[in-house]
Amino acid sequence: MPPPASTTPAVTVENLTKVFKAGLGKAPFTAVRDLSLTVNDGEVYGLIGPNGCGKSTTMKAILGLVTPTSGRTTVFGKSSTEVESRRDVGFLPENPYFYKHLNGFETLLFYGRLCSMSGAVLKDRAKEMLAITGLEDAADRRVSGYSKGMLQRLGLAQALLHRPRLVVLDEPTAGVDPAGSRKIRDLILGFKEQGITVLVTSHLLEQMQEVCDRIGIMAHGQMVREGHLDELIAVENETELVLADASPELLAEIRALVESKGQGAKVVRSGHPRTTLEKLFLEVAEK
Ligand SMILES: Nc1ncnc2c1ncn2[C@@H]1O[C@H](COP(=O)(O)OP(=O)(O)OP(=O)(O)O)[C@@H](O)[C@H]1O
Repeated sequence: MPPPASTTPAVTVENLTKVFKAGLGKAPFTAVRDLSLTVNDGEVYGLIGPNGCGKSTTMKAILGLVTPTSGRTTVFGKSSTEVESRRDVGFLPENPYFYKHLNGFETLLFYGRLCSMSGAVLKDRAKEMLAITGLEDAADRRVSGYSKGMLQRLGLAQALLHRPRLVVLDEPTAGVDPAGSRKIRDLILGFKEQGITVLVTSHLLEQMQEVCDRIGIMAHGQMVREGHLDELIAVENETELVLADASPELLAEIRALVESKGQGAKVVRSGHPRTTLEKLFLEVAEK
């Protein structure tokens, strides 16, 4: 059971604007324009949008890595300008960099020390995170030999090491194959179970659909749609009825019933629901 959620939002972004200065003679570039959003404690919030729409810049502002041109951001009620606001935050950047000569275990010890962890507590936690992320067997191997999926999972282990209440994940499954992506998806769902708030971006929309409670869609630096996933993707005037083992006779009867008593309702389509290419890939690959 996750711990009870706090009423203080995990993240607030209030009227954030970020203008990057360009080189001499070039016009400044507005990467984020008057953006506002709230991530509630305990939820998984997905930020999606085309390349260059300002997702990473927004995340960096929340983490205090980018100074807003105007507006403000907070983490658990503290301004992102305060170092203290980052104490309970873990971050997986878009392309995490690790020292190639260290092995997985040493990498986590290195990051743990940066978070003021030490001794047996750090060692035990590093081992625990390697186990949770499925890297136990690779703990002694140099990071230079890790696959893309393993590196992303090591990045997640690093982000979670100091038991943060919020994790910010910038494209955690970028370049990872479907099976590896699924592992990462399951890890994110596990974080949510523990009551950890997750702010995540990804271009893999199907996966976002599987993990996110709420979604914000950005375009050209602005929020263009935001809401609970179920509400955003529900087709309001359609109702789905999925039958197993229905005979052709039963289907004909249902059609006839809709035609005679439907009062304007009609069957829009009927046929076999399709699986997704991802599910098919995993089924076949796992076999
Ligand atoms: N330090 C910077 N200086 C100048 N321009 C920048 C800087 N950082 C980002 N930008 C520009 O701001 C815009 C938004 O970039 P950002 O990385 O936030 O987009 P994104 O939505 O995360 O994109 P992607 O999906 O490709 O990761 C882009 O046009 C980018 O080139």
